[in-house]
Amino acid sequence: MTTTGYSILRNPFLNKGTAFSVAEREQLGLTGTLPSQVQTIEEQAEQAYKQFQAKSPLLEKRIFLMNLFNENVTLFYHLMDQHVSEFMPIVYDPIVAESIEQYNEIYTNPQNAAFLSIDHPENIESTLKNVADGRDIKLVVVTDAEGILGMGDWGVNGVDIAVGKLMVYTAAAGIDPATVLPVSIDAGTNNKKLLENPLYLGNKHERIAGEKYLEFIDKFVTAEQKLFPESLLHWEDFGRSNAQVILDKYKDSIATFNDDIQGTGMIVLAGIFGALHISKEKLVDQRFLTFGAGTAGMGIVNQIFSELKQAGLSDAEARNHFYLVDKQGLLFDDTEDLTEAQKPFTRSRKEFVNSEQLDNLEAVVNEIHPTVLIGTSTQPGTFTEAIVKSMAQSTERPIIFPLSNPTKLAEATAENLIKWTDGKALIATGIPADNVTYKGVTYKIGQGNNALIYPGLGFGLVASTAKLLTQETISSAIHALGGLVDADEPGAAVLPPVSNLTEFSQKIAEITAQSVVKQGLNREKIDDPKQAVQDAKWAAEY
Ligand SMILES: NC(=O)c1ccc[n+]([C@@H]2O[C@H](COP(=O)([O-])OP(=O)(O)OC[C@H]3O[C@@H](n4cnc5c(N)ncnc54)[C@H](O)[C@@H]3O)[C@@H](O)[C@H]2O)c1
Ligand SMILES: O=C(O)C[C@H](O)C(=O)O
Ligand SMILES: [Mn+2]
Repeated sequence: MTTTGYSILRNPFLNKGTAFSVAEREQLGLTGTLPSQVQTIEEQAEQAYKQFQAKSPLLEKRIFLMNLFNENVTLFYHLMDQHVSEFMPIVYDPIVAESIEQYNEIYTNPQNAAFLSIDHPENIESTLKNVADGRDIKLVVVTDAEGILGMGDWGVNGVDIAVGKLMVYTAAAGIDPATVLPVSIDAGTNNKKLLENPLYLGNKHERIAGEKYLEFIDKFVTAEQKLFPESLLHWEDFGRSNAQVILDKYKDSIATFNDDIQGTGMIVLAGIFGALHISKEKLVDQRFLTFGAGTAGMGIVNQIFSELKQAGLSDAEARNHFYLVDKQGLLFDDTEDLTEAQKPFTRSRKEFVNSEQLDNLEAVVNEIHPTVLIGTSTQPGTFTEAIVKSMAQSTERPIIFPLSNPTKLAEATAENLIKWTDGKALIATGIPADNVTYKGVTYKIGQGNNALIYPGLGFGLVASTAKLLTQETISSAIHALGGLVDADEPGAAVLPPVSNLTEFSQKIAEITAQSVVKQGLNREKIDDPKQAVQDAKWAAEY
């Protein structure tokens, strides 16, 4: 890394722009390369925020922020720190979805990401080295973009989700942005619109699957671990057929997790705990209906299942609490095309006199009277008034989480859920939702998005130099977050607000690090895990 003259101004990790002092300018060969006034970071942030405010629509605001990030990482995070609730939906979900859809049209910069092509496995290692550029990488977010949010296959465009997830890591938990690496695995795409787009920047062929794909993944993991042996590997938005397979292959040998499976399972269980805190009910008394039993849906089911077993239930007793509804309707043991993850949680037709009729959500809700309804189906508007009212008739405080992202795919809006249940529903939504005022009460809506938990979890693992992520650690992080709601306030949210993101991410990181050290899973010697988290924390100051 050259660190003088224009090369320092062009290095976003080192650049301070007009904040370089006169002495620094002399020392670094920058004299005369900048206007003469030396600014503080506060002055720079104020100026940048005014420019940000002048932009519209939100996608333009996002482009402005990305440009700022590409020029001066410290200033970007300093500003984000001041406006975290306002920036989250722009840097991350839902506006990240728009930038992914328009990636080729608005492309200006590779965003420090590594682009790995399935056609060139021989370049994996050199690519990772080129992009790391001598930096000590501690965290990698990788996507192959086969299942971007609920929008399907977006090929190389999906790299923006890896970039966005990493921005949330730093803003929420304080991981040093110079130690992170977004990775796009370009395995081709089955998105016809992209293949026909002359501007498409990725590999212009169909997605490669099967052996060749899994071999490529394996080569990537090997190279990643060789080059960055102390790093955490975070998988994001892989397709339903690969996500669990990949996780199962690596989870017992390296520090890794899948955000859609585990992060989502964690945030949903924390949200359920928050809801039960309010309703004063118990987890073991709930009946769970998961609508959309894919990557996220089954991650959620498995997380709750594990918690029920911890509460003393046998496997069979715990399984009996779940009902999965997917495209085929209620999933039975004789349903066709079941995934491996679904199989242990199917029902028997013998339980019902009308099993043939249970091929749609409404019929299933009317039959089984769920107390918890989770939406990870990608099907907008499917939690209809009739379904929600039916649920509210048989349950005093129905827990209803429409989690599909982005905004246009949500199963219901918070406002409708409050209205249809006369304020009784305990709600979390995938994207941020405004407060709902109904009959004089202002209901705050928790954001049931894995972004509320993965930054603390991941940072805690990095700070404690964890070798592995265990169920024990996952469970302690969930309880840390689930206990943070103020249950007695009327209209209380089931999860803490995003405005407190940095505060509770810190707490989750500490609990995670403590759990790692307690299990002896730290690589380096750590006497005080809380202090280790504190020491690893990066601050957006020059
Ligand atoms: N809020 C969060 O933190 C969070 C986290 C992860 C995923 N999600 C959202 O959940 C959704 C699913 O993501 P995923 O990764 O599990 O995708 P996925 O493709 O693995 O799963 C989607 C499932 O929905 C099923 N489905 C499709 N159409 C259906 C229909 N008409 N009726 C019932 N089921 C149907 C599919 O068969 C599949 O099993 C996405 O919209 C995603 O954005 C939200
Ligand atoms: O990216 C998000 O907003 C959450 C989640 O990981 C998703 O895939 O929807
Ligand atoms: Mn995701």
